[in-house]
Amino acid sequence: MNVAVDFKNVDIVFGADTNASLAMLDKGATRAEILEKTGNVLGCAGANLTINEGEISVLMGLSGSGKSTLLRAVNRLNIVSRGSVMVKDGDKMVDVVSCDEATLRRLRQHQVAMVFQQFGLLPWRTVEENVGLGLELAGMPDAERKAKVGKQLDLVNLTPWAKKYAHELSGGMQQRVGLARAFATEAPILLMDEPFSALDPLIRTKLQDELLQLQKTLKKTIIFVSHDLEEALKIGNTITIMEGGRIVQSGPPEDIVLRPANDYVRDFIANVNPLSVLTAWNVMRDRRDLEDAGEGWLWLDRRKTTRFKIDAQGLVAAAERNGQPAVWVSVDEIDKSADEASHVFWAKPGTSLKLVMLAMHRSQTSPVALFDDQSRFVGAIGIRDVLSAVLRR
Ligand SMILES: Nc1ncnc2c1ncn2[C@@H]1O[C@H](COP(=O)(O)OP(=O)(O)OP(=O)(O)O)[C@@H](O)[C@H]1O
Repeated sequence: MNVAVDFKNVDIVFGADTNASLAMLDKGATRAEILEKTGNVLGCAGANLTINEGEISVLMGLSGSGKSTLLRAVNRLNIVSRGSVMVKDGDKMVDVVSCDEATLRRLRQHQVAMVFQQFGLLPWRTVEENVGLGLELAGMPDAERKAKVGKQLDLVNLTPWAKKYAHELSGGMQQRVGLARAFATEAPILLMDEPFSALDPLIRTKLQDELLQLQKTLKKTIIFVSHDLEEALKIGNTITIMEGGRIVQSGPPEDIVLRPANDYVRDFIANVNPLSVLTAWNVMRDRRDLEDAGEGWLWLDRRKTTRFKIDAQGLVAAAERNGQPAVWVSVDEIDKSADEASHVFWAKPGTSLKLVMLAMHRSQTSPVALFDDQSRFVGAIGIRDVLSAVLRR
């Protein structure tokens, strides 16, 4: 995987004479102490974060935790006091903190585009002129630009509005223009600072879906600031949680939900429904951890109701439930199958936990077996595994 942005030991202090503040920081002073002593605000401290190409990386945290501060360091809208921010520029990495002005200008024009919370549309320009702004600034010829803008407007269903001015559009539409503008630029890296937070929940959900849809084809690297965990879980491949200017946890959404690093993160996830995040893979027991039932058989559950005989290729040769031969049925067939005590449901590891639970419900709490793409048995989920995940114990 290629790295698109790499924050290395980034400290950002706002104010004059940052050296004194940095010296205090090194001695372990808190943000409040630095503010009191020097009048400077510690924006972020000791930030290390690697963002891979093509991923949506969400920065999360309470107000003032430093999310925007870190984001704005990527195109040097914020000056980094110490550390480096490496940004992919063609086939090399450039340190935005120390690069010269010409390089910075080129990066801003061609590598890194920004979408603000306040749409940032120019009122004297039409929708299509707004979408084409970045391309115009980058010097793209007229015909090429018009074609590109047309395509982007189509993608966000705004073609009929192309000739309208910003004030003639609703807030949600304006933000869609903002999205189209950012996606229209050639820039492979997008910075999005709470782009949807001013919108009402329904439109917000729609735009999140639209973003995910656009991302499927365009595969940009997106750094997205949000203070809404539901939003972060929905769109993020990685979530980074910040507290008081520091990164406290970074990882895939299910990691954050299953293994919160501290009470601050735990508070964030307290109201998240784990069923909307977790997959079978997150809660299963690996086949190597299942109890041996002798002669090539493995128990799928601790209660020993269900067992599989696995052949040398890892395929299931026979299945038994409550001492009787059983048939294994895909969870995709769940609606077609009657409640049958002799059924054992199977699923792929990426199946949602919700569907796994439905299968358990249908089969009178029998375990669910997991198979990989080559039909090999990879593990099983018993009722206790589900309860542990849902109760986070
Ligand atoms: N240009 C600036 N000058 C001085 N202080 C700043 C500046 N920008 C941010 N700060 C301070 O840095 C700290 C972190 O702010 P930041 O905007 O990064 O937080 P945030 O997590 O994005 O919060 P929010 O969700 O409210 O936008 C805050 O205490 C803020 O007041």
